[in-house]
Amino acid sequence: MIKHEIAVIPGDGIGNEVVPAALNVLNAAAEVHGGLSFKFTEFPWNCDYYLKHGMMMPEDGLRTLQSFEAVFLGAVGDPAKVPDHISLWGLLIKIRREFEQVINIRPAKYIQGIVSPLVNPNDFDLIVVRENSEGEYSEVGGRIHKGEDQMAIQNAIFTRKGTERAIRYAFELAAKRRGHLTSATKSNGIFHSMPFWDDVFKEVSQDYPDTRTASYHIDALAAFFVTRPQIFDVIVASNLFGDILTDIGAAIMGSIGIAPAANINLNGKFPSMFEPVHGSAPDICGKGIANPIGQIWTAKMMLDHLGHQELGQQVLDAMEATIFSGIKTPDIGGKASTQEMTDDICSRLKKL
Ligand SMILES: NC(=O)c1ccc[n+]([C@@H]2O[C@H](COP(=O)([O-])OP(=O)(O)OC[C@H]3O[C@@H](n4cnc5c(N)ncnc54)[C@H](O)[C@@H]3O)[C@@H](O)[C@H]2O)c1
Ligand SMILES: O=C(O)C[C@@H](O)C(=O)O
Ligand SMILES: [K+]
Ligand SMILES: [Mn+2]
Repeated sequence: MIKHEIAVIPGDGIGNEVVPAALNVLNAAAEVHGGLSFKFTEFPWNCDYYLKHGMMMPEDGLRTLQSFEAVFLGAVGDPAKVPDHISLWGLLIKIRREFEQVINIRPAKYIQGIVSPLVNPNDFDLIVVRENSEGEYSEVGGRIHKGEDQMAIQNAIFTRKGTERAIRYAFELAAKRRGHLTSATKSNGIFHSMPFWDDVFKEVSQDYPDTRTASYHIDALAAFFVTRPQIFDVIVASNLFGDILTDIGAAIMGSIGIAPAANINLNGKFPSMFEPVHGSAPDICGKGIANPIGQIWTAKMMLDHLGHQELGQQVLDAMEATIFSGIKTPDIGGKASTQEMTDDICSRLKKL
């Protein structure tokens, strides 16, 4: 019997609705497998925790998480209670950073049965590799003075190591897929870091002569995501560019509620973390209508990571069959609840 010990952080808002849904699917998958079980240990770290304790997780929170094989997280943020930069940096980004989860893998593809806002969604299938530990997301800088004199400096950090690591990872991934890699740049407007990014991209590309490459400025690239997503296979992007691109990727699939993500630790020193692209969705929280697909597809990525690719594929198949049958939450044009959609996926999975 293989047993996986997973730390679970539902977090805020709909995290508390879609995480239990995905855990049900993982348990159903374990049942289907027969020789697999999960031990889920839940941690109540979120904005309510912050209001009680003055921090998003306990002092020794990271040490506690470190003993698990993976972290499964819902969403972090409740701006009515805690400013977003405090909650995000106190939990989500803290874990990404401290656990050296330097790569964020975010797939987007056309799914039959979901109406895309594109006139011709025609089978696009892409993966954004988002640099996940530096770039525009840095706490380097500060604020000074008051009133008319006030100012803020926010530094973007691009290290050789971090940039090359993300680009190399993307080349490796492209080689396993359709052999095409696009670089998201902005070397026309961003004077130092983006020409540097381009240099590293060119240099690393020498090691992958069989991979076709393209490089677009992020503004044009964002537009191409909407007008012709079919041209993309793998896209490598800095932290902020990758963040924005993946919301567009979610949007062209038909809903932010279905996009999955994996924060990957490459050196094996810390667990990886699995959490969907979407946030805590305060506007629909508590109504039981949150789309569980983003979290369930994220669970599929965790299964892949734990070495159960075949089972992961079965989860994806069940999920797609449920969508195709019309059992869908309102954000993708249906009338089903989170629970109804989840139950249908579980029962299909068990019948596969
Ligand atoms: N990785 C994360 O944990 C993460 C990601 C994005 C935003 N946030 C946080 O979440 C909070 C809300 O942010 P936001 O409104 O910008 O983004 P959001 O993703 O929470 O919501 C954007 C819109 O998409 C909808 N939506 C999101 N997930 C859905 C789902 N599963 N099913 C159906 N509809 C869904 C929401 O109802 C909302 O209309 C903020 O505190 C923000 O910082 C966290
Ligand atoms: O990384 C972020 O900015 C938080 C959230 O928007 C995300 O995409 O995970
Ligand atoms: K999330
Ligand atoms: Mn985002």
